[in-house]
Amino acid sequence: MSKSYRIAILGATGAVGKELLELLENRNFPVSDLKLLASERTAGQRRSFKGESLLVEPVSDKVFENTDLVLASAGGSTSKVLAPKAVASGAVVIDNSSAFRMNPEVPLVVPEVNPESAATHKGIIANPNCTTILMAVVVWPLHKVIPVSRIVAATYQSASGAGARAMEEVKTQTRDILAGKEPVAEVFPYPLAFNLFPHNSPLNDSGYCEEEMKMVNETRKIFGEQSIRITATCVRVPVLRAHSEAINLEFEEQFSPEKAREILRQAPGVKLVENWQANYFPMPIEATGQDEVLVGRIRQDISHPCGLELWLCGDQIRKGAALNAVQIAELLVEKSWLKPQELVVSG
Ligand SMILES: NC(=O)C1=CN([C@@H]2O[C@H](COP(=O)(O)OP(=O)(O)OC[C@H]3O[C@@H](n4cnc5c(N)ncnc54)[C@H](OP(=O)(O)O)[C@@H]3O)[C@@H](O)[C@H]2O)C=CC1
Ligand SMILES: N[C@@H](CC(=O)OP(=O)(O)O)C(=O)O
Repeated sequence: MSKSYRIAILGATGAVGKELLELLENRNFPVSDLKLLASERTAGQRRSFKGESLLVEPVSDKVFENTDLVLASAGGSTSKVLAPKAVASGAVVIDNSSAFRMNPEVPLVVPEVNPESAATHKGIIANPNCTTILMAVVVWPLHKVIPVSRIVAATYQSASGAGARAMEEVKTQTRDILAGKEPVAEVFPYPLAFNLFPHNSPLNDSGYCEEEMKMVNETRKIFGEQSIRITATCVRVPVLRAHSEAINLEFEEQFSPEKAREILRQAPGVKLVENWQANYFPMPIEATGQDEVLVGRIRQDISHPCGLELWLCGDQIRKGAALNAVQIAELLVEKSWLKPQELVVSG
């Protein structure tokens, strides 16, 4: 009989947690026991898994005992405290938060790009930032053919990137504005409905926000290429779910759009969506719920002989978070890399 695993989802009631639960069920991940964990706020609620109603539990002292794998999705500060405890209890943690991503002892994994790095884990594997995952899946297959030397990205990020409450907030604001009422902003700093603003993460002294710097630093770590020059402008838009990105790529040699198309048509995790006659390209509404990152509008950059431009949309709760984490878990199972750990990584 094939092995099955004792799993805990930390943050099971959140936007990513909900998706994790669905994916474990739909992809038939070998689960022998499933623990759903959240804060005191939602502990006591129930969620269904394979026809069974499971109780959402609060986190307690010995909660990770007898657990093989923790899928952590409860924010960075929670992961910093709980992930090392889970590893100390013998579990492997796949962490969706940014807490450990840049820790040199923690692999940062996109299965389509650097699956082998998962083998080096010491208990914690980090799932990259959603905007970064979507870009990496599309740029990597091109980079393998002709190295990319510079990336300029502009993003159009949906409300869902800020969690379940943010999605509710933009819906309520939309209803309120249409009813002639003042919109109220609590999750975001400003009303997002019928509006947009630069990404709401903290700014550094150079004028870049954290989300932008994640695209820079995490992409370099995933690609294993510190020399790629990357800059990004991240913007929050009033889309409910799925992020879009305009990517300008400069390669070491000329890269024709036809050649890029041929490569991307066969690339894992990518779907080419282009109809130039109809002006039809990827849209967040069509990327929602899809496993693949949609890419299209691939064209030569008229301002640079080695430049290529493309447009992508991806469901960031899915491939940008939960699906990527479940794919890492599947990789660990397939390669027998889900093993008892010797070393605990601290935050
Ligand atoms: N949304 C996205 O697209 C992406 C999110 N991520 C990361 O995933 C994580 C979760 O994001 P998301 O699902 O959007 O957030 P949500 O706000 O929707 O959900 C957060 C979850 O964490 C739980 N939680 C919060 N604090 C604690 C705690 N102290 N102990 C136990 N559980 C706790 C919440 O429980 P309760 O409901 O009881 O408060 C809830 O289940 C974040 O780190 C985020 O950065 C990464 C990539 C993309
Ligand atoms: N990238 C998310 C925010 C987020 O969850 O990022 P991270 O997982 O890197 O903290 C957004 O759209 O805002």
